[in-house]
Amino acid sequence: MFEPELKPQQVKEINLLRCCLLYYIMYGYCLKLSEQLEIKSANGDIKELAKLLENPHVKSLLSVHDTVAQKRYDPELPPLPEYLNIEQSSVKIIRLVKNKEPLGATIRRDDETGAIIVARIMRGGAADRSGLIHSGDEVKEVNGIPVDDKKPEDIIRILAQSQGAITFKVVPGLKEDASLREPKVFLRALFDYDPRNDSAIPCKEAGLGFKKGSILQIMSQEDATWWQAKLDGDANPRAGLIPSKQFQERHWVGFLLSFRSHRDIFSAGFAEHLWDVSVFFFFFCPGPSGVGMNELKRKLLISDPQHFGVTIPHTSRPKKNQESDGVEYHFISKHLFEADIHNNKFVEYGEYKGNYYGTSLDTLRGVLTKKKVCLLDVQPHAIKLLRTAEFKPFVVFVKPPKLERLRETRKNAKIISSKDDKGSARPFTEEDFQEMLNTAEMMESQYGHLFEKVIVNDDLTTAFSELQSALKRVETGTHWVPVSWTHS
Ligand SMILES: Nc1ncnc2c1ncn2[C@@H]1O[C@H](COP(=O)(O)OP(=O)(O)OP(=O)(O)O)[C@@H](O)[C@H]1O
Repeated sequence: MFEPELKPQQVKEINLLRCCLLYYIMYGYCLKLSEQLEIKSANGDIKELAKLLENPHVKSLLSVHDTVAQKRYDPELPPLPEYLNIEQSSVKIIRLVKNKEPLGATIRRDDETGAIIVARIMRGGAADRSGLIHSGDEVKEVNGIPVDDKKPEDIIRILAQSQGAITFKVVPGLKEDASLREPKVFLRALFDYDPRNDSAIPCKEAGLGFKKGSILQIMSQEDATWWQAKLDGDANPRAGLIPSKQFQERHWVGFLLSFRSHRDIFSAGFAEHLWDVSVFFFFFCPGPSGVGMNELKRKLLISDPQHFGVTIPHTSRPKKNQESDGVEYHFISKHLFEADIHNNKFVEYGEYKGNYYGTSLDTLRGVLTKKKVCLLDVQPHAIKLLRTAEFKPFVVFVKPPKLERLRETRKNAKIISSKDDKGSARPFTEEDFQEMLNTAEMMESQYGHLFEKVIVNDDLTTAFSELQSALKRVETGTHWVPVSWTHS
């Protein structure tokens, strides 16, 4: 498509028009301008400009401008109704114009006085933004209707039916909004929450649903039972109710013991924080094992030996001829091994055929000092010990796929029956698969909240590339970390 080209005469006219509008803006009055132009009519251009200003289109444009500029566009509120007794000095008359958005406030009936009280104002909601209604205010009338004898549900119905401006007559409460001074708190959710399924929540509509792993910004902890929170990054400014940490502990742990590990929120981060390169990994390691943790670790090491490192374990078993100290193992005496256990020098250790095997914290530090990402597999109970600012672990849980997929993918795979009996590999049995699945399920339910990433090792190549891209994201992006890590 071509754009139509302007003729030289049209260009001239446009330029003149521009010039004239500029002139008009500067002096404001078209008539004055015309008058002045008439006086100096000797110049041909000025004559042309004066003619253009006489043009009915330009005149009407200017007239429209004047009309628009004189109008007021503020919303017009109707006058206050006469029934309001504004003489009562302690009473506040609040007028809000209602749109489709909910008011963002909840009410309750005071058990002792029977008064209708504003229970809470949802942060960022319409009522909060108006700055006129506060929690603790006593509602006396809504649109001239006294609410003393009404149930909260009836008042909500009146509100829902109201259109346009709503008038509230309230007695301001004395309570100071202490939460405004609260620091910013972010939490990571460790369970899914749907307020619609929670019978304890005082107002389901005001609840905020979230998923396990969601980052929640806590907007108010004023109420010990129901906090107000926003989902991080959510454009909606209105906060929603979530069960407070104390409430979860008190109510759910009491009678829902089996959900304990899920029903817990822990503080995740004050601010987004770059992970240190000294991250290391936890891989899934069930009893008879075989989920593929070694395989994935080996692939990572080969992919970039300068970047990744592994720890060399300690053992108290005698060195074999072909072995060298510090290569396969650090060989130490049983006595020294026991002393090191006593001094908490091991991340974890175990005994096999009368000999100790273990990974020491110092060997882990050794890899990190070389500025390498340390790949480590530990049993889940060791995560707590390592989840510190010093190590900043990125915990990956390698999970087996469904039984059918295990049978298919591990058809030709061999399981090594013990750590030290190299070569005694045998095909997987149904029991191995079952044990792998059972252990995985148990670990996930018990330690799931400590896993940063879960990788299902179905197809090996897919699992490996998933792991690689997760690592890349960790090392290059920003992530939520526990507050305590940011102080180091
Ligand atoms: N996705 C997969 N598909 C097919 N075979 C696999 C897959 N992942 C691992 N394997 C194979 O399964 C066997 C066991 O894997 P690996 O030794 O990595 O398990 P592991 O979890 O490290 O066990 P262990 O803790 O006993 O060392 C190996 O023969 C490996 O090649």
